[in-house]
Amino acid sequence: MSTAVERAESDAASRTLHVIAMGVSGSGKSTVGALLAEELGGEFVDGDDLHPAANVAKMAAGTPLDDDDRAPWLREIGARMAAATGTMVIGCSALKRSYRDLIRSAAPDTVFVHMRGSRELLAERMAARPEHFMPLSLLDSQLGTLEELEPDEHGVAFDVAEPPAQIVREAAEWLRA
Ligand SMILES: Nc1ncnc2c1ncn2[C@@H]1O[C@H](COP(=O)(O)OP(=O)(O)OP(=O)(O)O)[C@@H](O)[C@H]1O
Ligand SMILES: O=C(O)[C@H](O)[C@@H](O)[C@H](O)[C@H](O)CO
Repeated sequence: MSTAVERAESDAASRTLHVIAMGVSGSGKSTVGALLAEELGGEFVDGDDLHPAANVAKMAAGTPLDDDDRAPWLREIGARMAAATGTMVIGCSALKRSYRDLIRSAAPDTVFVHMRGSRELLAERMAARPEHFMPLSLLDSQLGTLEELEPDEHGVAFDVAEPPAQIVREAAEWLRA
């Protein structure tokens, strides 16, 4: 027979979580998001795979997306999150407060795990993957558009200078607390 403490720990471990791995290009949304989903026993969806082809083409051509470009994509991400029956981690830049509000309007219990890093480190990581559709020239627009999590938002931020395994461990601990 398990103790009350063991039961509480097991409940927390098995709780269904709805998480957005957020951040600018190259911040580790895919890397950390996938590992976090695995750690939490959930599913990972890469938001880049949900962008309309026109959005990817626009970014690949070196033009930043605007609010109108992102709106249908954010609605799709909110719908995916709302439809998730188990733990779900979605990698999504979610750069502005209004974008996060849009996702929360569909899935109110969504928690945001923000990967933050210096311009230098992010540029270095983007430059090391030349096959990626996102050009390094869009990093400044990504950073210029980014609005940090506000105190009333449910979320937590990590420094991308830390190794992925450490971010995942700390994020999972925070999410389960
Ligand atoms: N914490 C980390 N420490 C070291 N390297 C990392 C870390 N996070 C990510 N990386 C590396 O940085 C690069 C960018 O990571 P990743 O593709 O996960 O970012 P992303 O935010 O999903 O990018 P994008 O949205 O532009 O596709 C990858 O080569 C990845 O291996
Ligand atoms: O909102 C945006 O501008 C986009 O989602 C970008 O952040 C990219 O898709 C991604 O980071 C790929 O590099």
